[in-house]
Amino acid sequence: MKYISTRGQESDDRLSFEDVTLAGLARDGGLYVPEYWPILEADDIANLAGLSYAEVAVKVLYPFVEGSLSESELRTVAEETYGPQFAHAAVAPVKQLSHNEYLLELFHGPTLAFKDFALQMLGRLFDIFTARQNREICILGATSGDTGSAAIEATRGRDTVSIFMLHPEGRVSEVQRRQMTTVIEPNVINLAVKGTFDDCQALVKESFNDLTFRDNINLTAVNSINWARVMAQVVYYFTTAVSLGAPHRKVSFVVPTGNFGDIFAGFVAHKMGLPIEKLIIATNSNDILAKTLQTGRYAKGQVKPTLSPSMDIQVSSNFERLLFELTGRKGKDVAERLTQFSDLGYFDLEDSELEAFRELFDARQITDEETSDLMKEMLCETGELIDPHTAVGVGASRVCLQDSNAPIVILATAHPAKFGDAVENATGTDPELPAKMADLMDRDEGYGVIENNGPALREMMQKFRESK
Ligand SMILES: Cc1ncc(COP(=O)(O)O)c(C=O)c1O
Ligand SMILES: N[C@@H](CCOP(=O)(O)O)C(=O)O
Repeated sequence: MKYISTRGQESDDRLSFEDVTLAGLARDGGLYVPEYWPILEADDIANLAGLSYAEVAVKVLYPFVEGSLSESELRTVAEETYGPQFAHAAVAPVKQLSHNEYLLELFHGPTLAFKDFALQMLGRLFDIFTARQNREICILGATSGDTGSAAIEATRGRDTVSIFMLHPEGRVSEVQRRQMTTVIEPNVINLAVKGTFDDCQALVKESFNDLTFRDNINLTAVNSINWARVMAQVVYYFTTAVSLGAPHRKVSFVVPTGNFGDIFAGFVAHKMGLPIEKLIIATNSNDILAKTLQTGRYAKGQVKPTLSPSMDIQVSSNFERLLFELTGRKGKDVAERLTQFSDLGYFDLEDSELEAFRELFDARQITDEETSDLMKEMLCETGELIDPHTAVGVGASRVCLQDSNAPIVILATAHPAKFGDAVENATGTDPELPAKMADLMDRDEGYGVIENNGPALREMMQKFRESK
């Protein structure tokens, strides 16, 4: 498989999976996507039934890595990735809530959020590719809380990897912050930025677009701008749909959404042949995506702090990958719209693009008040203690899919204990952290606080690199 940029202007285009995994962001500022979408026929999908999670990962992911990993190398990676560090034997268990409503529990990994599914794999891929190329890499990541801890957990203590992780100061939960800042390792640098997640993400993109800097330090990405992140998340759409009757029955997924990475993975599953009825974008009041679906205008708003802080995002970076598809894969059109977005703060979808967007997707914004009510209702009605992001999914599901005949799967993206205050305030129940993290609040923390200043950040990273 070869990869191309969504902006279509990459000079050394058609890179391998290994190249794009190490590169992160395309050099023209775009995001990497596969040259074509591999298809799994109905029989191939039916044959996934009864396989282990790791084996489904091999079947679904091999077409994307072919040429960079052999099938047996991928199998080793998948078996190691989805091993005992996932605390549930099914890895991604599906729990029935009512006759056609299900929760897909994606929080049994080491850092208690869905990010572990991809980052546990990405850490292993970095090990293989850096060893093969005898190369050291420097990661720069932005997090609204969950990517950071999952990426740090996957790369801590490595000699060939340094990781700089930016989080918005005071805008992640205490558990999320501590999961990152209590990892005291020479290769891990946590930085709290005076700003929002969007500011952190802009610092990352700006650093990638400084090509000299990027080449000097072998910069790479752990955010979902890195194709490998999105790719790994495709697998659980297959395991879940097959367990509910695919390919003979369509399934709808409701995805709590911020950067549009997780739901784009659902779109990829659909492109690969998985029969999906609807993909529902569930957002908090940072609702750029719900508004785009409603009006056709993708327009930047102010980031508002909410009870679901990991989705406090107004520039949804993977929407660029969908835009590429909606334009009929016209990189020049994508580049023009993204340039307009950075100049004017908005771009418009054409009527035919909006129609295509609405065909598979629907969207709903859920307020904080509704989020709290839903956490309480879910506990009373089903006995499930859910986190605020999952509650946003439940809310969107109830509005968008009221009359659905297809099974509805809500992605439970994080463990409630990551957002203990919000959950306790809503339900009166304080969710417990798993035993391995019981002392998290007593561990020593280490992190710096920095201004939202790209050149200063790059200078700091460069100095760190030279001091190694
Ligand atoms: C708990 C949680 N739910 C949902 C999301 C949204 O996922 P995405 O950014 O892939 O849309 C995130 C972070 O992005 C998250 O951490
Ligand atoms: N919600 C994310 C934000 C970063 O998203 P990513 O999927 O692009 O890494 C987080 O928790 O950090």
